[in-house]
Amino acid sequence: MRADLPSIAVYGAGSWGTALALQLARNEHAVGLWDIDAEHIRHIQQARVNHRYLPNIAFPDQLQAEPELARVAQQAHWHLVVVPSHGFRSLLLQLKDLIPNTASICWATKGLELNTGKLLHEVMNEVLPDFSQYAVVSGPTFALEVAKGLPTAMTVAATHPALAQQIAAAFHGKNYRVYTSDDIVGVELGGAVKNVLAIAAGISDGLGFGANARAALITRGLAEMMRLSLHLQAKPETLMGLAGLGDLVLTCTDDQSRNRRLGLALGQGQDLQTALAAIGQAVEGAKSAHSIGKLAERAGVEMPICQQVTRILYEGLPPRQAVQELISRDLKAEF
Ligand SMILES: NC(=O)C1=CN([C@@H]2O[C@H](COP(=O)(O)OP(=O)(O)OC[C@H]3O[C@@H](n4cnc5c(N)ncnc54)[C@H](OP(=O)(O)O)[C@@H]3O)[C@@H](O)[C@H]2O)C=CC1
Ligand SMILES: O=C(CO)COP(=O)(O)O
Repeated sequence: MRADLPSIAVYGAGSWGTALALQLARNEHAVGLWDIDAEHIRHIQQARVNHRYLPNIAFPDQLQAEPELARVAQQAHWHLVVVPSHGFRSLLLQLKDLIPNTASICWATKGLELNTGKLLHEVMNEVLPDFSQYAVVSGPTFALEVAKGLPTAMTVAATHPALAQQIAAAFHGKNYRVYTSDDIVGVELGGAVKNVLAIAAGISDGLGFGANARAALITRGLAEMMRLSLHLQAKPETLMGLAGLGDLVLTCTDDQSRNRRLGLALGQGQDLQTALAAIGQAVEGAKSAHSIGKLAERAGVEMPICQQVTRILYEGLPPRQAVQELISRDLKAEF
């Protein structure tokens, strides 16, 4: 552990929170890892491994699991939130009384707030209006690969360039490269929309529709992601980067993606609840499809693939019919 490096609190000992905590600790930061489930943290403390989410990956000494939120929060120089989107607001509300408004908060959560459809920086501004230093990290980053130390790149977008650089430096290593950005909206939307599109790609593959259909879904999905994001003032290059296209390709094509696996199960005829239970981890796209649809509706932006995913998930539209409806839409120019 290097005393000259900032200590970091990581909230959420699921697969992604644990993988990011490992990366930071391997870079010799002192890292405190908290989870809503105190029993889970006690198991981690004893085993020095997160058996539930990342079995067989040993914790370095610098990574300490801690069940007391206040202890983790008050010992940290900056804060990394990695809880699922449905727990985001409530965690910030708890942090409000524990850390000063000069603290920096970064999140790695991908999704929108469930009931309001708000982007997470909007939730941040609402809950902690006096905190001006915040950031979001996102990109093509499967937790297990990061935990194994395999080469990975991601983007950090922050309110202040110095904060983006500080966070990038904390993660940076022989195996890990982080690009900085000031486009918080673009990075957030890329991560939220790709989850829904990964469900779509999974459905198509589950139906046995093949490589042509998958490539078409990825490309037209990117067009949907772009349309919504540009309408909300994101930068087009962000969506062509790691947090957009990069993550879209990753999760639409590899079965490590839980969103893709949900789609595969639905395409193969499983019902939603059975498929979610079998995956047993966060499947953000299943929650945010509806919010993204609402956001698109308010913005007057067409997102037909996301719309069909929403109808399959919540309205019982048969997946095969959903794809047929997509293909038989009125002919139009590509751009
Ligand atoms: N896994 C990955 O490869 C990546 C994930 N992400 C994003 O990271 C976020 C977290 O996902 P991930 O770690 O994968 O999910 P997991 O399902 O692996 O873990 C989720 C963790 O959050 C805890 N949790 C559940 N509900 C709440 C709540 N209401 N408040 C606080 N904590 C809660 C869970 O506790 P319990 O076990 O008790 O349910 C669990 O420890 C998601 O937004 C995801 O999209 C981003 C990039 C990569
Ligand atoms: O966001 C991820 C990789 O970048 C993880 O994707 P899933 O949540 O679909 O597993």
